[in-house]
Amino acid sequence: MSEISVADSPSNSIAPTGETKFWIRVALDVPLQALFDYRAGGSVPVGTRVIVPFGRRKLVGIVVALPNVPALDPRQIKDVDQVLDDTPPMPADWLRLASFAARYYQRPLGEVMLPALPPSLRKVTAYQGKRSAGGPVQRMDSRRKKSVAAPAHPDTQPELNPEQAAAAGAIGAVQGHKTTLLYGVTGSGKTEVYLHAAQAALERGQQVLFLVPEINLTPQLEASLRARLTGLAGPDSLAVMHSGLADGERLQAWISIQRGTARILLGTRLAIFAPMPDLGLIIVDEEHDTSYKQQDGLRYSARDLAVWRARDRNIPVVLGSATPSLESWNHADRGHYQRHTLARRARDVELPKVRLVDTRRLAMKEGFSPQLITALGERLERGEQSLIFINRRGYAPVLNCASCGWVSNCPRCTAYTVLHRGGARHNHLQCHHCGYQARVPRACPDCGDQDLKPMGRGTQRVEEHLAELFPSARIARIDADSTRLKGSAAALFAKVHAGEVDLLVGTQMVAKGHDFANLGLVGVLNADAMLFAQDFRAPERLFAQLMQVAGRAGRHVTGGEVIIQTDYPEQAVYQALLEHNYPGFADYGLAERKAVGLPPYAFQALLTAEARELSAALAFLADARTLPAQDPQGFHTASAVTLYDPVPLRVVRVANIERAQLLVESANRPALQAFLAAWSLALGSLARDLRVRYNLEVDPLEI
Ligand SMILES: Nc1ncnc2c1ncn2[C@@H]1O[C@H](COP(=O)(O)OP(=O)(O)OP(=O)(O)O)[C@@H](O)[C@H]1O
Ligand SMILES: [Zn+2]
Repeated sequence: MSEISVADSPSNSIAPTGETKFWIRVALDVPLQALFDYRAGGSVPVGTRVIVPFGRRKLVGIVVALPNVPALDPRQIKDVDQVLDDTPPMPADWLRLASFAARYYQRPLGEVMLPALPPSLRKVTAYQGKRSAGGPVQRMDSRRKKSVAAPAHPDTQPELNPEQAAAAGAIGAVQGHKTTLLYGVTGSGKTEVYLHAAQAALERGQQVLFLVPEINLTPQLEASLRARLTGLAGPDSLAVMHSGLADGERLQAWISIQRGTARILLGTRLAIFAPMPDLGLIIVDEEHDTSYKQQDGLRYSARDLAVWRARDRNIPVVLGSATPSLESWNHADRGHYQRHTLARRARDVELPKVRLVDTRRLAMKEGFSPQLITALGERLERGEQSLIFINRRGYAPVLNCASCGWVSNCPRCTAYTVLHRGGARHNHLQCHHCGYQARVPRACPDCGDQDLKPMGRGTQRVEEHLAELFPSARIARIDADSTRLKGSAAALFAKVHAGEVDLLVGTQMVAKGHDFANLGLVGVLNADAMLFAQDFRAPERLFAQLMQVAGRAGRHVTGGEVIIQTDYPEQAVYQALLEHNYPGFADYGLAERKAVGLPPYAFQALLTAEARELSAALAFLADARTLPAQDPQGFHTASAVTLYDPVPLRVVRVANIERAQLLVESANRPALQAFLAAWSLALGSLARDLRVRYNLEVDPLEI
C-alpha cells in the first residue's frame, strides 16, 4: 500500500463570491458512489458536519466540497437542516486520509467518513429531539468532572542497551517521513524503544498515535504509557480508543484528541481515523497482527493506513514486531523502510530452548506426550509457571457416534458444532461460525446409541486433564469464553502476574505481548492443524503465532523452554523455530512467493458473493468476470489483471447463506486499482439484478 503515492488534495474549492447562494457537497453514509449537494444559509467550511434531509430521513453528513455550481438544477436542491459546529471542522489531513481509504478500498466516501466518527457525532437524534440539550459534545462538557487522574506513579526506566539506543536514536533522527521496521526478538524491549520515541515526540510538542492489535490484552502497556508519559504531558494527556468503549467514553477520547488536550492516543485499528492536529509520530506494535485488518464494512488495514498517513503528514512511523509481515520485511529488504534489529533479549537472559516432540510413535495421554508431562511436573516443583497453548476453545471440536459415525453438524453451516462444558448453560453444542446452540443429545439422533464421544480437544478439555494430572496445581484458562465479561481478561492476567496461577491454558489471546516474569515453560498442542491449511499465508501465520507464544517463556530468568508436539517435525516452519530464525524463515517464504508470483510480489483483491443458493452466488461471480470484456475502454487495464475462476468458500454455508469468491490479481498495483474502480461501479447493479450480496476486499489476508 505504501507504494501508492497519489495524495488526494482536499477538495476545498473556493466559496462562491458575490452571491447569496452557498452550495455545499456532502458525503453521507449511504451505499451509493455519490456525493450530495445542498444549500446552506451561509458559508460552511469544508470538513463541517451537517444534518441534511435525505429522502424521508435526516442524516448527518460531512461537507467535502463547496461547488460553485451545484450538480443538479438549483430548484431541486434542498436546504441544510442544521450545521453542527460543536466540534471544529474535520481537518484537511483527515479528509485526505478518508478519501484515500475510500478510493483504495473501493467504498463510497460517506461510508468511510461517517463510520469513522464516534456514534454520537453521526446520529441525528443526538442533536435533535427533546433530550439533545445542545448536542453530545455540550452534554459531555457540562457533565464532565475534572478528572482526578491518579498521580503518575513513576515507573522505573531502565537504561537502554546499545541496540535499543541505536534504534531509538535513529527514529528520533528522522526528519520528515520515514518508515522504521523495528525487528526485535521476543523480549528484546521494543516497548522501551517506543516509549523513548514517544517521549521525544511529546517533548517536541507533538501528538503520538500508538496502535496495538487488541487493548484488553495489553493492560501493562497502558500502565507504562500512563506512568511514563503522562508525567511529561499532564494527567489527561493519554486517551484510549477501542471498540469496547461506551459511546460517551469514545466521544470523550475523540474530542480530547481533536482538541489537543490529549497528546497520546493508545488505540486499536479504529484509532487510525482519529483527528490529531499535532500528530508527529505513529507507532504500530505487533505490526504483523491480522487484527489490524477490519473484516467487514470498510475492509481497511490500519497498519497500511498508518504508513500512508505518516507519509501524507511527512512524519515518522514505526512498525514493530518479532515476526514482521512478509510485506514489511520485503519493504525493508528493498530499502523502502529502515530496519533496526534488536537481536537479543533486553534482560540478561537467553531465548528459550525449543524442543520438537515427534508424536508419531508416542503413547499420548489426552493429547499430552510423556515429555511434556514430565517437563510440566519439573516446573511445578520449581515453583515456575507453565503455559499450554492450544488454539481451539471449547471442550471438543465435535461430538461423534462411535457406532454409526454421526457427527454434530451445525444445521445452518457447513461446520461442526463444538462441545462446550459447564458454565451457566451446562453442556451444550455451539457453532463457532453462526452462534447456533443446542443441547447435547442423550443418544445418537441417527441410531440411538448412547455412546457419544467428544473427538479431539479444546482448551476446556485440556484444563480438565491438567487438573487430573496435577491435582494441587492452580490452573487458569484464558480464551474468548473465559473472558467474555468486561474486565475479566485483565483480572485473569493480573492473577497470572501476581503468581496465583501455576498452569495457564489459553488460545492466541495469551500469546500476544505479555511480559510474564515467572513463566518457564510453554507447551504447544495441536499446532499441526494449521500446517496444511489452503491459505498461502498459513505457514507465515503459524510461524508468527508459535514464535510469539514461545517468546512468553523465560523472559526474566534464563532457562525457558518450549515444547512443540508435532507429527511433522521436519517441516520448515518447525525447523526455523528451533533456531528462532525469523530472518531465515522470511527469506525462504519470500523466495517461494516470488517464484509463484504471490504477494508481496503481486497484489490481490477478493470478490465474495453471498446468496441463499450457491448457484446464485457463483452466477453473480461468473457475470462479474465477464464485465471487462463488455467494456474494453472502461477496463483499459484488464489485460494486466488476472481473474481466477469463481469458487465456493471452504466453509461454504454460514447461517444458511452460501458463499463463493473470485480472486483478482495483478503484478501492477495501479493497474489493479484502475480495474477495481471500474469494476466496483458495475458490480452494484449486477448484484441488485441477481439479488446477491457481495463485498470487494482489497489486499485480503485470507483467501
Ligand atoms: N534496557 C533494558 N534493561 C533492562 N530490562 C529491560 C530493558 N528494556 C526492556 N527491559 C525489560 O525486558 C522485558 C521485555 O521487554 P518488552 O516486553 O518490551 O519486550 P518486547 O520486545 O515487546 O517483546 P515481545 O515482542 O515478546 O512482546 C520487560 O520486562 C522489560 O521491562
Ligand atoms: Zn452455524
